[in-house]
This record gives sequence, structure tokens and C-alpha cells, in this order.
Amino acid sequence: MDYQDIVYEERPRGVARITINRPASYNAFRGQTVEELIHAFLKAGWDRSIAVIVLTGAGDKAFCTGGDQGAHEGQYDGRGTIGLPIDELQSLIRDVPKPVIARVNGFAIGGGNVLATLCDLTIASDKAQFGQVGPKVGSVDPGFGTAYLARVIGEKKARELWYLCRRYTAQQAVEMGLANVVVPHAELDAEVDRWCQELLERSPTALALAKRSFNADTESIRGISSMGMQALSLYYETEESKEGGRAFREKRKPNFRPEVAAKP
Ligand SMILES: CC(C)(COP(=O)(O)OP(=O)(O)OC[C@H]1O[C@@H](n2cnc3c(N)ncnc32)[C@H](O)[C@@H]1OP(=O)(O)O)[C@@H](O)C(=O)NCCC(=O)NCCSC(=O)CCC(=O)c1ccccc1C(=O)O
Repeated sequence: MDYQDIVYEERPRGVARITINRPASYNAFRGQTVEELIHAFLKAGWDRSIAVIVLTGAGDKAFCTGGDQGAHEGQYDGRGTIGLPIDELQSLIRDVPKPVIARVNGFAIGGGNVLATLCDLTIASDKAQFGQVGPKVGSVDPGFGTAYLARVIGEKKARELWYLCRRYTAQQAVEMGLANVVVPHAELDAEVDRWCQELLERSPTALALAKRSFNADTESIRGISSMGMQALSLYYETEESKEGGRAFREKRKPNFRPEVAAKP
């Protein structure tokens, strides 16, 4: 596959770096991006010469800001239940039998925060900001993005993230358990390299077993997610959801209330 939306590199040897390369839209993903990410994770995941996968975003503004709000009104573009086969990508990050590191170089927002949450480890620049925006833009991740987030940072904090849609600094992310470490922006690559080198020295089979064992406890969320995606595809067709996307594109506050009041 020729990649248009991502970059795949082996850098350094034994480490696959997958970069979402859409900086003009703050590394938001469209259907094509998700297909390419799936292809790249499959490639790195089953290549025995690769020990660690690093996921990041191009430029220094954003890691990833979720679904591309310019690429949809209602359903996203693509072949998945909601257009984007995002649930396949999320599962794949869990399924690859090796550690995945999120190198968070800027905003990790919406579906971007979900991807970072699903990575095994998160190394954040001090420029990074984290948060969910679904209820502000007419969306929600009714699976790993909510239920697994609660496992990672606790129920109260996860509900705060989703209901209030605030932004959190990298230091706050570390304090709540959403990131492992925060480093000055200029030291981000050196820190990621250090973690990769340590992982390269560990037994790959022991790491794979540990990862699968950690995953086993939250595996039921995969089922919740596929059921939730069916519901989400119906929500995306409502005026209430479309108002969220329109408001983002028109750079104004959404007004969800008339849509709610109009419902029978
Ligand atoms: C990232 C922001 C917080 C940055 O805010 P700010 O600094 O004020 O800058 P802006 O002017 O807002 O943005 C700069 C520039 O970037 C463009 N942009 C940013 N994000 C997107 C985006 N997601 N899509 C398209 N374009 C984007 C923005 O338009 C500006 O461009 P200009 O040309 O300069 O105008 C803020 O931008 C922000 O909050 N962004 C997030 C917006 C958003 O709504 N994201 C989608 C969230 S919903 C989602 O991801 C659901 C889809 C999905 O993935 C999913 C669905 C179902 C189940 C699971 C999932 C899942 O989450 O995995």
C-alpha cells in the first residue's frame, strides 16, 4: 500500500515509527488515514524484526485530534460501522503482540486521546494537551474511549473528561495516570529512544505474554464497542449530532437544545 496520510519508518533498528501526517488538520483522521494505520500496524505488528511500535503525529502542534470534521456530515467516509473503521484500529493497537508507545507531541484530543489511551505507554511533550470533545461536537466513543479510559484513570475522572470536555496539560495527564512521563519538548525524541532501547533489551515473548494478560481483563469492552458503534451510526444521522460538527466547522458554540426539545 502506498501511504498518503501516514509515514512508516524503521527508526532506529527494531522500532517502527508510524506518524499521522496531516498537520494542516492537526493530524485528524479520515477513512483513508484509518485504513493506512491499520495496514501499518499489521505490518509492524507481525514483523519479527520489530520490537516496539511508536505512534505519533507530524509537526509540533498535534498528536491527533480525532475524526476529521471537514470530511463528514453525519457518517464519516469509509467502510466501517460509522464510516471510519476506527474500532478495528483500536482493537489492533491492543492485539499487536508488542508494546506500542504514544509519542504525544501536541494535542491528543477526541479520537486522538482514545488512540493515546489505548497505547501501552504514553510519553508526552510539555506542549501536549489531552482531552475528549465528543459531547461538544456531537460524538462519543461508546467503547474503549469511555469504558477503558475509566479503567486507566478511574470512573470519576473519566466521566469528568467526557462530560465537561476540558483540556488537560501533560503534567495533569501524568498525575491522573493518562501518561507515563512528561519531558521538555526538545527532549521528546531522546526520551522515546531511551524507552525503546530498554524495551529492545527485554524478552519479546515475555512482553507479548504480559500485554495479552493485561488485555484479557478488559476484553469485554470490545463487545461493548461494536454494539456501541451501531448506536453511534444512528446518532450521527440526527440533527443533534450534525449540529456539533457544523458548529465546529463554523467556529461557534453548538446549540443542542432546540434539537432535544424538538424530539417527541
Ligand atoms: C485541537 C483543538 C483543541 C485546537 O484548538 P485551537 O488551538 O483553538 O485551534 P483550532 O483553531 O480549533 O484548530 C486549528 C486548526 O486545526 C483544525 N482542526 C483541528 N482539529 C480538527 C479536526 N478534528 N478535524 C478537522 N480539522 C481540525 C481546525 O479546523 C483549524 O484549522 P483552520 O484551517 O485554522 O481553521 C481543537 O481544534 C479541537 O478541539 N479539535 C478537535 C475537533 C474534533 O471535533 N475532533 C473530533 C472528535 S470526535 C471524534 O474523534 C470521534 C470520531 C472517532 O474517532 C470515534 C468515533 C466513534 C468511536 C470512537 C472514535 C474514537 O474516538 O476513536
